[in-house]
Amino acid sequence: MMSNPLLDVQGLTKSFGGVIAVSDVNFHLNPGEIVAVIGPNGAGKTTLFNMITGVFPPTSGKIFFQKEEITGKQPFQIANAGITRTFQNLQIFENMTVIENVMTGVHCRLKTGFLTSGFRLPSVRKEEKQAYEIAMHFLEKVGISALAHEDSKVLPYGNQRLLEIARAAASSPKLILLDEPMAGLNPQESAQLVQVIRQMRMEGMTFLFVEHDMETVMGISDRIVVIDYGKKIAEGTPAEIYENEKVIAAYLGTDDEEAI
Ligand SMILES: Nc1ncnc2c1ncn2[C@@H]1O[C@H](COP(=O)(O)OP(=O)(O)OP(=O)(O)O)[C@@H](O)[C@H]1O
Repeated sequence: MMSNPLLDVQGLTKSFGGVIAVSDVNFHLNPGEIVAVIGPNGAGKTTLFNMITGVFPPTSGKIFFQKEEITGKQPFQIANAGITRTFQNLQIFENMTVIENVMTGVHCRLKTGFLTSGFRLPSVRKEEKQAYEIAMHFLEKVGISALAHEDSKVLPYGNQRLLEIARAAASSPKLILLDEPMAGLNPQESAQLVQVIRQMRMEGMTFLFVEHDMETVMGISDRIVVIDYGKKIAEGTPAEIYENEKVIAAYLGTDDEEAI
């Protein structure tokens, strides 16, 4: 292991009553890496994400982010520490325009709170302008700045996904977790999203993502962590995982249509 991982997950376990959804999982992320978590349906991938982002605490195990323990912290504390995520089901604010959605992400990192912003002080107006510019910058990055003033609910699905990623990136995180980012996208939209992720990584972002689309996983990941029945069964480069017998058996052993 590198001496200073960005994220370090140690012995992570979660049981729901009798079901052990995640069992003694260890892995780490180095700064600037793109790492995929794969596994058959129900393997425990979303549960892993939920523990890392504080949706619920692990039953046992520890999570360190930039050497600081974040195990069991609340979602807002984890977001403040620099981890943000997108969801399997899009979670955009439909009653807002595209740029307003991204500005909510920017506000997470600017100083002014909602209370002070109610007074419309000059400093607040300045900050609003700054937030607008930052939001526009991220919309440009994902390629949908021309739609900035559209109602977000009228955007095609693929653009809504790009919007969600722009909003996540606008909060200036150090790590973005993407839960099935390619789900529902056509090949052209997937290719655009892959480009966006690569570009953001070149600018220093780190990504952990869950994905069923193996072409994307193999094409974009530096490393892959494979989970089956809650346990990590393999970890390695795409080439190593592609040939790993345990992985092949895990996928062939299911009736998952999306198997490799
Ligand atoms: N809140 C919960 N209460 C009870 N059981 C749960 C809960 N969340 C997940 N599980 C169970 O934990 C196991 C792992 O589920 P999880 O959603 O993490 O899998 P997954 O790998 O993300 O699956 P998919 O690829 O289908 O999204 C499953 O057996 C699931 O039924």
